[in-house]
Amino acid sequence: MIDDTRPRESPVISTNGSPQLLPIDAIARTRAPAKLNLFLELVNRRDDGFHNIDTVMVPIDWCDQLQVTRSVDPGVRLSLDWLPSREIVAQRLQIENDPQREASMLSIPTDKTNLVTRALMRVAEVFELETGFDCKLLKTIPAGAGMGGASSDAASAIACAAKLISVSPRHPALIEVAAEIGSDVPFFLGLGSEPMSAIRATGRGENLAPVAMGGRLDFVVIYPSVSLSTAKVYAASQVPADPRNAADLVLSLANANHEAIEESMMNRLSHPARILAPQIDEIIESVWRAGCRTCQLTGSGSACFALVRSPVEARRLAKKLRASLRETAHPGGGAIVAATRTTRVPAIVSIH
Ligand SMILES: C[C@@](CO)(OP(=O)(O)O)[C@H](O)COP(=O)(O)OP(=O)(O)OC[C@H]1O[C@@H](n2ccc(N)nc2=O)[C@H](O)[C@@H]1O
Ligand SMILES: Nc1ncnc2c1ncn2[C@@H]1O[C@H](COP(=O)(O)OP(=O)(O)O)[C@@H](O)[C@H]1O
Repeated sequence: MIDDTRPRESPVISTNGSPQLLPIDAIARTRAPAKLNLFLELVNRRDDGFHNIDTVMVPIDWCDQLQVTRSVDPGVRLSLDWLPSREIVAQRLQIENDPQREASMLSIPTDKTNLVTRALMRVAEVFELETGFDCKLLKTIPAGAGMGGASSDAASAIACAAKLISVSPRHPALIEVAAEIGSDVPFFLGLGSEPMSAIRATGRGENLAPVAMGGRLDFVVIYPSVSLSTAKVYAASQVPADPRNAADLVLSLANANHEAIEESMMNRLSHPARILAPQIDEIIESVWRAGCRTCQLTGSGSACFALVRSPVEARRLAKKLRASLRETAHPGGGAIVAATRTTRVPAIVSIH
């Protein structure tokens, strides 16, 4: 139950008590980062059909772009496109000649099933807004990749709305909306004023704890042309008799000890995901052949990532992998390969 002290729209009382309603047509812009799960363990299956998990996630600088404008018209309207273009993304995945696969992988809903729309409708409801929002979403984060694209977009929408109605993004009602929209949405809202570059999440994913980082990490992320259903991967997973603990990884991150990080990374969803999408094994093998020892699934997949030592090594490995994957790719077996680095949550929201 949302407490009844929450501000109403007119006037919206900001956290410091003075009304600071931003004008209609005010625009909030942000870049919604993707995430990688460096550690994901299944603790137990809950009665509500979810799993309690223990996961350590890092945001990476592979971002969707979101713009939210205050509108005098109630409701939420969303337009969406892919960057650099839907055609180019389809060509990179080699699905441009397969309308069915192209639609299933690139057709993202713009109705209330889009998490941006859902999140903003809930914010308008909770704060009893009489106006609405017009949104533009430019996608680069693949869907069904285990990279948190939809969840990050939802958190970014909440952060933009908070700025537009002059409410703290840490307002309890907004944190509650985030947890309701998806298990990973709270992660992208961060922990508070101090931006974080790694967070440990337990429960469904809504209980967050800070993780100290001894420095930025560099990765090569590979998204094969297959998207996986999170529900199907979890349904095919097995809770281990003796779940592992993320403590070793947390310590190695604080010390920036790469060998120890590599030793303590794991993802319990990797096995079921690789059975559902054998392409993942081809990706992991290509990374090994390219001389990189660590390659791990993120979240429920299908994207994998290799941990490397520097941005230079990331760019070099990405180039090598693009070439080798192009050679071995069977028709429709394209992949998107990117050199990325850790970034921070919450993402910065600018007002125009
Ligand atoms: C796997 C993770 C890891 O970070 O992210 P992605 O791979 O999706 O990015 C998350 O746990 C994704 O959590 P969330 O975003 O809530 O998953 P949803 O798509 O809403 O849930 C789809 C289904 O997955 C199962 N599910 C989800 C979360 C969880 N902690 N336990 C579960 O068993 C449930 O059957 C749920 O109905
Ligand atoms: N803003 C959004 N971006 C991408 N997909 C979305 C969005 N909102 C809803 N979806 C739906 O969610 C599905 C999963 O998207 P994904 O980015 O894998 O989410 P997450 O990793 O956050 O669970 C997509 O296939 C799409 O149908």
